[in-house]
This record gives sequence, structure tokens and C-alpha cells, in this order.
Amino acid sequence: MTDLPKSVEASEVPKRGPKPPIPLSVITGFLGSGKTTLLNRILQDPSMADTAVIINEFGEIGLDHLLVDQASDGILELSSGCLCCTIRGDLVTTLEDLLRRVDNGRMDRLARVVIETTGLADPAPILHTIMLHPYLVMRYRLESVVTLVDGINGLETIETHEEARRQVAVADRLVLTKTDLAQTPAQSESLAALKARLVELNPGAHMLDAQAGEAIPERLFDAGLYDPKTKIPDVAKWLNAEAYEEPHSHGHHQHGHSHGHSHGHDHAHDHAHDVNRHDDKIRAFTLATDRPIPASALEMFIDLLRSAHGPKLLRVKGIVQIAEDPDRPVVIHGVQHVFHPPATLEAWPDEDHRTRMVFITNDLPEGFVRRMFEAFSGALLPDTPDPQAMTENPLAVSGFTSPIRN
Ligand SMILES: Nc1nc2c(ncn2[C@@H]2O[C@H](COP(=O)(O)OP(=O)(O)OP(=O)(O)O)[C@@H](O)[C@H]2O)c(=O)[nH]1
Repeated sequence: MTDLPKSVEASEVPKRGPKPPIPLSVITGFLGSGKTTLLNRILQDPSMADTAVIINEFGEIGLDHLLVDQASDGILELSSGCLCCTIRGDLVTTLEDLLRRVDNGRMDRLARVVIETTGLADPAPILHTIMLHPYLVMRYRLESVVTLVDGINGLETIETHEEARRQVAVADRLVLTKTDLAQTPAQSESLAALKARLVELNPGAHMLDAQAGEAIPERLFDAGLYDPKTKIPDVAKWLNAEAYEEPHSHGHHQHGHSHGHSHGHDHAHDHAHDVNRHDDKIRAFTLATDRPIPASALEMFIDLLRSAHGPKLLRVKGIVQIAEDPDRPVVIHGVQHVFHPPATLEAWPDEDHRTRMVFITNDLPEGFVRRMFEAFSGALLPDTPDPQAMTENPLAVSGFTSPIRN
């Protein structure tokens, strides 16, 4: 999985040979956050034609008005041109069934698959199912993780439920729901604090307001490495590393990160928030270097990170300049202990040829990851000591740049 130089080619351009992989997105969000409501709305959008939606229970989702035909294999055809199926058996079987339909011509086109998770689920195992499956990982490509957050109850849910924080951390898109219900000053204030908190937890995810009509398919799902129109990798957009530099300075994002200020609330309440923030162990940060990294060093860095600290890696994305093949960058993508097979791009998509990685970690300090990265990225020349020694006694590396510091 980590033999980087021999990695799979990330060829997305349709051509003879293997079919281009089918984009796959996951919609998650805490109980009652509005997943069904959102799905019902977007399923009526013409751009969702040729989409297959996988949900846990048909009963949960009021799709009756959309149903046309109940097929015998549990896959329903919707009047919008979508298919809908429940997760029968397991997700792998369902995803294989869809491929079979495409391959044997029973389905003309499968433009996208959307999986709705149950509210309490950590979406990571769903991503792992695809990343670890040798066939599915070739036929599907992870396009986006969309996490819905209730604009009224979200802040409290995030502070009290680890699952909710994980859902936020793994997201490419964060959708705020129920913002229409924030009418009192206290509710507006809570919504503002929620937005600030979301930026803090996951600065790279775009935030969309469902009530403002922003949660439309093209903005929800267009979060993959490849531009859906040109099929060209857009690494800068995918990584969105700039967003990590100044987490609180984003245009429409909330500036009022002012939990210490007086809002007329009692002091204890504000103080409780302060404590939660300071105790919080989720960190979002980036690493960057202009020094090419030997393939073996990258492999060891990733192996060590995921084997020793896998559960603490909520999300890792990166583009890496490999010393042996500096003109063809390697793209890495991990969720907890599982990394997608690294993809080698044919060329750098833009002028920036630095290695850049974004991390969202839980209880894994930035300094620790940074030192480990420094040790592996800068010093592992052929005559260097073994990586274990390097990790225990990391060397300082010149040319190493860091957009943000702890
Ligand atoms: N006012 C308002 N209500 C909403 C909005 N989104 C969802 N709701 C309501 O919130 C409730 C829960 O929404 P669902 O769509 O069922 O939420 P869910 O995430 O699918 O719920 P589970 O499947 O139980 O996890 C429903 O009564 C919706 O009508 C919104 O943007 N504004």
C-alpha cells in the first residue's frame, strides 16, 4: 500500500482501457441534523440524474414522492433519474452490485454514488471500506465527505460528542442547517460561536448554509482532487492549505471568535466554553517543505504515523515531491490508520512544487508530527542512521517551512 514509486496512476481522463472511476461522496451528520431533508431536496435537482444514493433504510427517508419503480434487487429507480438502494448485506456488496449494473449494461451511466450514514456513525469506516478494497478503490474515487451540522444544537453536540467532532474533522464540506431557526440574540450568538468552532476544527472545509441555498450538488460534491469539468487535478483547491494559516480570517466565516467577551451571558457559561476550547485536542495544521523527499522516507513516515498513531489521524491529505521522480508528484490521503493507495500525477498542476500536507489530528500535537516529518524529509540520505533513531532524535532541517506554528 505504501510502495510509493510504483503507485497507481491517477488517470482520470476517459480513454480506452479501464473505465474512469465513479465519484463517491458520503453525507454524514449528527442525529436530526437534516441529512434526509437535504437529500430529498437535492435528489430533485436535475444535476443529480444518474446518481445512485445508498441509505440505510428506505423507511427513514420519505422518498415515496420520488419513487417510480421498485426493482426486485433492492435498487429503486427514482423519477429524477437517480437510483436508490439500501445497504443490504454490507456496503461492499451494494457497491459491487452497482458496478455490475454498469458493466452489464443494465445501467447506462452512473455519474456518482452518494452514501448517507446514520447519525451516530463515524464516517471513517465507510471511507476505509472503499480505500482498503483492492477493486472498489479502482472503480470508485472519493469525491467528498459532506458533514451536516445543526445550526441550533450543533455547538453543544460538538462539545459533548466525540463522534460529532470526528464527523466535522473528516469533512470536505460542512453544511449548516436550521440557521433559519436562529432568531433570538442568544441563538444568533450560538450560531456565530458554532461557525468559529467549525473553522477551528476543520479550517480547510468549505462551509455552506443550507437555508441560504448554498447546499447545491455542485458545491457539495465538487471537492475531489480532480476538477469535474476539466478532469485536471486541482491540488491547491483540494488541499486548501491556505485556510489553515489563519483559521479565523475567512471572509464569510465568523469573525466573532469572542467567547471571552461579554455577551450578557453569565460568566460561568463563557468560562465553560473557554475550558472546552483549551482542553480540545483536535488540531489542524499544515507541513510544507521545498526539499524533495526520498520515496522510502515518505513511506516510512506514513507507515510510522499510521501504525503508531493511526486513530489520532482524523484526516491527512498531501502532495509530495519525491526525490527520485521530482516532476511527478505523489498524492497522499489518509483517514485514521488507513491511507488511500498513493496516486502519482503525471505533472505538477501548477507552479508550486513544494511538498504540502494538511493534518487534522486528535491528541497528536503538531510539534510531534512536525519533528517526525523533519527527520524523515530532510535527513534520510543513503548514509543516514535508521529511521527509528531518526525519530527518536530528529535532526533540524534547513529549507523546511511552516505556514503556522503551535
Ligand atoms: N427549520 C428547519 N428545519 C429543518 C432544517 N433541516 C432539517 N430540518 C428539520 O429537522 C428535523 C430532522 O431532519 P432530518 O432531515 O430528518 O434529519 P436527519 O439528519 O436525516 O435525521 P436522522 O436520520 O434521525 O439522523 C426534521 O423535522 C426536519 O424537517 C432546516 O434547515 N430548517
